Amino acid sequence: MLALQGDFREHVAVLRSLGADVITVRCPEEVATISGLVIPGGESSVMDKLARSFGVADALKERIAGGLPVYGTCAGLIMLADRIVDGIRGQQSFGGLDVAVRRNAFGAQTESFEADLDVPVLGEPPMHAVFIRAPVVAELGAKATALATLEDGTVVAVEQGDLIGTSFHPEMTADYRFHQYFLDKVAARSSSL
Ligand SMILES: NC(=O)CC[C@H](N)C(=O)O
Repeated sequence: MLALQGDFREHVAVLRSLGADVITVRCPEEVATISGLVIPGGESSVMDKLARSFGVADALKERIAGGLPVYGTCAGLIMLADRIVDGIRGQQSFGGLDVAVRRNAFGAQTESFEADLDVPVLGEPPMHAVFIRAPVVAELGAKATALATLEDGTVVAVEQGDLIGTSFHPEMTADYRFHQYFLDKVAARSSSL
């Protein structure tokens, strides 16, 4: 669990409730020991600055490029995107997902909303999704696949191999199917190594 900033405590609780062995990651030595990573929601520009100053950004870029399974929610999706539209000056991401994301795509905090999403890989029922100053996938590159869209077609969940990103916050509802989907990827990859 990347624990530089944001709502990482909530994710840790969810992952532990699903039986995962979780550590918090703040330094390169910890990055070396993990078999999967969740990047929480928060503020991506701050997470980026902290990741670079704590020296974990390069270590994470290398692990992600090497196939580490990662699940990013909200600001975490921004950190996983290869391209950021409307980032603050000089804002960087770890990259990995062949997408461009637009930050704060729905406007200010007051424009936060909830929606029920069909997510075919998770089956029924639809996922109740909470969007808080959420980003969206503005461009889906050829290597990435959409997992869920809003009614107007806006992509809000995406997958590329063992990388998953969602614009919304499943750790804030009682529906942990995305976390389980991620843990299944971690288990499958660990057993294939
Ligand atoms: N809830 C969130 O993670 C919001 C993301 C935030 N707006 C950002 O740009 O990083």
